[in-house]
Amino acid sequence: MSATVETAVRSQVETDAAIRNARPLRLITCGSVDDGKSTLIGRLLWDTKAVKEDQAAALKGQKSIQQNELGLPDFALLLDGLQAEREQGITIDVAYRYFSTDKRSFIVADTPGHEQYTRNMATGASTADLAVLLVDARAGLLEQTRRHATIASLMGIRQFVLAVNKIDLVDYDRSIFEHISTEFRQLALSLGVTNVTPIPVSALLGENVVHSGHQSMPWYSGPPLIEALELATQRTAQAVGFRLPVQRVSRPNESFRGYQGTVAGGSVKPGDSVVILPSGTVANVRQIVTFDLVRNAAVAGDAITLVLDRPVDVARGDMIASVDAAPVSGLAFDAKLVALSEDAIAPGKRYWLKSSSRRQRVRVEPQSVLDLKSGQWSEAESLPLNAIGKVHLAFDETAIFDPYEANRETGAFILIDPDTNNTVAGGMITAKSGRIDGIGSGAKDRVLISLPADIADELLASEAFATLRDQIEIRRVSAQEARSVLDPID
Ligand SMILES: Nc1nc2c(ncn2[C@@H]2O[C@H](COP(=O)(O)OP(=O)(O)OP(=O)(O)O)[C@@H](O)[C@H]2O)c(=O)[nH]1
Repeated sequence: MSATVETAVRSQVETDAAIRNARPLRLITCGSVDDGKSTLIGRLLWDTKAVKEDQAAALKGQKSIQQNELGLPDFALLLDGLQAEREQGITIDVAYRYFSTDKRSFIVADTPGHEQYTRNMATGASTADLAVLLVDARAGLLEQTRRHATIASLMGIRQFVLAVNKIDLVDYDRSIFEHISTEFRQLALSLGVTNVTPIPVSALLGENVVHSGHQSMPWYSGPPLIEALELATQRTAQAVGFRLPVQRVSRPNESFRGYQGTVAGGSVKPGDSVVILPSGTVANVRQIVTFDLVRNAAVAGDAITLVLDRPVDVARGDMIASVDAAPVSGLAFDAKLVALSEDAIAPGKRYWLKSSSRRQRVRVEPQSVLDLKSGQWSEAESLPLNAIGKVHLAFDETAIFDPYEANRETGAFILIDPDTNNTVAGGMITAKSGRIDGIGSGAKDRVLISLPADIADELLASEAFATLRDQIEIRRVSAQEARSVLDPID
């Protein structure tokens, strides 16, 4: 072997090994009832040999299990057979299944297709790298396809595979496949997704799932589903600064004080300067401790205790962040959300908003709702179950976020109804609101203005202000926070 060929082979082997060792690709499958989702997942597990031999033998041996024309078990029933595993756990809304090829491993979130399960779909989509959207070739795109594609895109998924299933039932008609693909590409484009791979599939017959469907569809030159998945990219590491939502302040003795939490973005090392929000106090990192050792650095996903170089006031729910790439704090934000409650999200109603380790009061004002048929936003005052809407969030106390596009942990939230304790919406922050800060002021109809403490005191002492006291409430903030209030992120 020549040196060049040898180098090329070695680099290929290394690349393959790197892919195998990389974190699994996470995907979500969505489709309407009966599009064939269970059959497709069953087929993927079967043909990649993810089904354990004993389960396979049991299924093959069961007379009662319907077999398809290939003499294999009904793949949808195969999934039902695996259902027992799911039921052993506590309530799992989303079942995760694992399979792999020699190139890559995968985790598929299996979520129910009914409209009332939109919430599960949103949960599965929030961690997925890619969405496989199923349509029945006979029916084409349905409203549910639009809903799922929209939620997947809102959850930050930027790669879609369109599986045009049951292609055998339309005589492998190329023009039907192409018509649906074109329509779907337009839908995806309107959602900002350009990476779309349409594949004609027969999940039942196993064509273009793991094995090629070339014999029935010589006109299709693209990859089968599994190859498209092997080639897919993962969501890249987020390019924002260090984020540590503080879950606990640890004080085992007088001489030690550490702040515990799971890093929600970026990285940190001893010596880094950090800011504590909402107070705006700045400090340096002295030490990073994990459960067993002192570390030189920590990255997103690590559970750590952070020790700072000076005594500072930090409480549960605060955020410790990079000084030079801090998140945004403020009293008003814009967001998109998916309404998950039978009770509509009503204007002015107060909810608990939970994000990272913070839980705070918020007033929600719906602005517009997405019409899933036309893809247009129209004005709306409330958001009924399953609606996707744009809202304005007004807080009583400073809230701290990143835009969801920049950080999926510190940019996502859920809303909890204080009366019922139900989760009523899942949402993502799009921007800090350009509106006047303080719509969320506890006192209705008063405007709340955040000012650096020295200016606030001066103003409060002035005679001129006395006449405005009923209309304006002044809130003292640090200089840093006052700056960010004046600095919208969009
Ligand atoms: N001919 C043909 N039938 C299919 C194909 N894929 C699925 N089916 C059939 O379509 C029916 C519905 O398939 P399922 O896999 O149960 O559909 P699903 O989308 O998972 O439905 P739910 O589990 O109810 O959400 C079953 O009778 C399958 O055998 C296909 O590619 N070709």
